Amino acid sequence: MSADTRRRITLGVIADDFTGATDVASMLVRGGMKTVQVVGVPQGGAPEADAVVVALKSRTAPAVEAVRDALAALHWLQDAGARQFYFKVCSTFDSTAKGNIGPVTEALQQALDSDFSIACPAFPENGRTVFRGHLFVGDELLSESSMRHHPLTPMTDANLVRVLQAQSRGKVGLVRHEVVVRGAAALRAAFEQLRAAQVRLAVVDAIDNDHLRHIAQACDGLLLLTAGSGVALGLPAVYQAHGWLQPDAKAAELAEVGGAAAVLSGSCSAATNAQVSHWLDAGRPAWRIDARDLAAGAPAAEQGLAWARERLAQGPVLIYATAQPHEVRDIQSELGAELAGHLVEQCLAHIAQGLVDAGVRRLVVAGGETSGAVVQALGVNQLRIGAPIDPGVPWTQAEGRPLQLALKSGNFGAVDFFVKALELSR
Ligand SMILES: Nc1ncnc2c1ncn2[C@@H]1O[C@H](COP(=O)(O)OP(=O)(O)OP(=O)(O)O)[C@@H](O)[C@H]1O
Ligand SMILES: O=C(O)[C@@H](O)C(=O)CO
Repeated sequence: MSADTRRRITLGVIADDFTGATDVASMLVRGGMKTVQVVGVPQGGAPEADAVVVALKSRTAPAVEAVRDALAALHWLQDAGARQFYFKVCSTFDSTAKGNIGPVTEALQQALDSDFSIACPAFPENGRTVFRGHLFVGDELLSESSMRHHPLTPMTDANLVRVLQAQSRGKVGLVRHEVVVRGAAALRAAFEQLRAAQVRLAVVDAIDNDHLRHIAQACDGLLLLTAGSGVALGLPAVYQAHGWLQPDAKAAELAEVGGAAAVLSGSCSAATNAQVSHWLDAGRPAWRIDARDLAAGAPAAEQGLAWARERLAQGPVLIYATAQPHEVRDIQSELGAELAGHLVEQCLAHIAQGLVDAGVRRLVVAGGETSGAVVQALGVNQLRIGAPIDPGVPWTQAEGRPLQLALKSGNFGAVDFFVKALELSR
């Protein structure tokens, strides 16, 4: 079909990691938007979809690289005809000390000639709420949650206005809870006041789904939103009201793939640690990868693969590098955080290739960076989004291949997530 006659996409999303991309895609599919996730900026034209999510691996990248990649994604999404753009960041606002959320948002604003955007990572269904500019994870401030121990992006300040201001050249403001509860019109008035006060980027409070819907409505007319997946909850209704979207009840249907199944875990989050323990406690087959062995040059990937090949016919296996925060700290102080992370990611990515060669067709991957490495190694460049397993984590189908992937954000999923995911896959 020629570019002229092809239906334009409505929403273009740039996600700063792979699991974050599936998370926001899942939210859009839930609202009836046909959504395709592409891995990196595609070479060709846009797929037939209401929304396209470009998954980058830029969360921990230096700002200059993250900006370059985000702008490339933006230009591709503009060519696909997107009417609105969404920079998907983590619901825990994960960012390195130097931070690239501010620089990327400002670069996108500049490219879109947009003088005002919001920043709202809230995802209440997963316990992420923003109140008076402070991010809570469950009952804890971000800075007191397990996120303070994150191996790559330790978050030690819950005040998002302060965090974002430190990364931004323009002025960062706040739209407080008492405005948000009054709805979209009050929010729009607050945006105008902030804009008049030269604020370029406003953190917006949100503690429940109604707030997210108000925010999505208030952002109708803004070209760019910077947010977790939560705000996407309210977007399909806005697009439907414009006549840009006809919700599709079958948006989440995936074909059956069968085959063997496995779980790969490179996340060291509290949630993933609990999920790995749950698997081990049930006596299910599991193989541990040790970053020190990798650094010493041991053939850990081959050993893990040989172990898995013998067991796959009997049922799903888990291969994991997941470790408790104190173990990760020790390894990082010996090897350096970057090298340790890289070695583990490469090892798990290599194992993923071997597992697929050995007949695995349903693969659960825990961790955003880990998922990025695995998806790249598997040469997957497009994913269709299926039904959610737990909030924010859907099964996905690699385009044109009999392979399904569930890419789990480190902190997402109930304690029995791995088992549940495998039970739900076909
Ligand atoms: N035992 C370990 N020691 C040191 N680093 C590890 C170990 N296990 C995993 N890692 C590294 O920790 C990082 C975990 O990041 P990843 O993004 O995969 O998980 P996450 O941060 O929990 O997930 P998300 O980004 O979705 O929140 C990866 O780079 C991984 O290679
Ligand atoms: O928003 C989240 O928490 C997740 O989608 C994510 O980005 C984890 O990598």
